[in-house]
Amino acid sequence: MSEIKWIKVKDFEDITYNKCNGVARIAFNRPNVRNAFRPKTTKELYEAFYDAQEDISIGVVLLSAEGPSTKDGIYSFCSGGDQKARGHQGYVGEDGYHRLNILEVQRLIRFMPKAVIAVVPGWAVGGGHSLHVVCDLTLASKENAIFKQTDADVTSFDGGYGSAYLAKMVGQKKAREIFFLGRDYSAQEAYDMGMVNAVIPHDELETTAYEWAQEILEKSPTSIRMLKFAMNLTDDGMVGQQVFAGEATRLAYMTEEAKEGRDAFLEKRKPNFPKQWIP
Ligand SMILES: CC(C)(COP(=O)(O)OP(=O)(O)OC[C@H]1O[C@@H](n2cnc3c(N)ncnc32)[C@H](O)[C@@H]1OP(=O)(O)O)[C@@H](O)C(=O)NCCC(=O)NCCSC(=O)c1cc(O)c2ccccc2c1O
Repeated sequence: MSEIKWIKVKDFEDITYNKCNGVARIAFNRPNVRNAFRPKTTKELYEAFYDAQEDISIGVVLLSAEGPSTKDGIYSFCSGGDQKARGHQGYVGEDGYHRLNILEVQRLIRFMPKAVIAVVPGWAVGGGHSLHVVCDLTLASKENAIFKQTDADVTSFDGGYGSAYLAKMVGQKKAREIFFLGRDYSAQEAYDMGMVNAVIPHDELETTAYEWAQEILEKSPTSIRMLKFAMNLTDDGMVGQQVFAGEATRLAYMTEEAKEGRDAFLEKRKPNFPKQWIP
């Protein structure tokens, strides 16, 4: 395996953002509040994910977290929305507007044509739990990962991927247990339920995530994007169909037929499509 030499992309306040050999690593960096996200965090996450999506040298994105907390040494992935940034009408940004935009981050993860791996070193709670659910794969620290849904403790409810898609993953009864009771689940329990791909010794978590990314990078980029969108399609309704069809259109544009259609229009003549009605 190639050596990991992360190169910093940009200085952010609430996250870190690095790249190395086709892999982007975006990590929460508020470990003393269990990596809770505030509007600034979601804005930075969106910018980093968008950059990773647009960078053609990047094939896999790791969503991870810095840590542990300097206060008590505890690791976390993300504890969801920062309750201190929550005003009477919702989460308040530095500009005074109520916004959180975490759902836009979720959609970017879901619709980007690259694999996104959640790397969970500790607590994955509330909106942080939902983020791991929406990622394509999840790797969890054997010793420190704890999965927990606290939405119903703080009058929040992720009614999209965080709950309904989770139910597709672990089954309706388990998903309702996770949300209605808000219990703690270990990495092994999460694995047994089907919402974690592998339980990894804590010290090996980051290198294992990088190795998984390198394995994916050996595959056909077109296959990965089409497979991701095919698997998304049935749960994403018309938008899923739109995203998948957009990729089919991209492939169709590469054919001789498409070239003839374009040229005929530009040359103001009837198109003479190759008469091959392939079975
Ligand atoms: C995560 C915990 C279970 C960890 O418990 P532990 O006992 O280990 O740690 P402490 O509780 O002592 O926390 C240490 C330190 O961190 C601060 N902190 C932790 N989480 C948050 C947080 N979410 N916001 C703000 N601050 C946090 C805590 O106050 C301590 O600070 P000190 O100054 O005292 O040292 C436990 O911390 C916990 O339960 N945390 C809260 C989890 C939570 O309720 N999250 C919000 C759920 S709602 C949500 O995330 C959400 C947001 C959205 O924007 C949505 C949008 C659309 C749909 C759904 C959304 C959604 O669900």
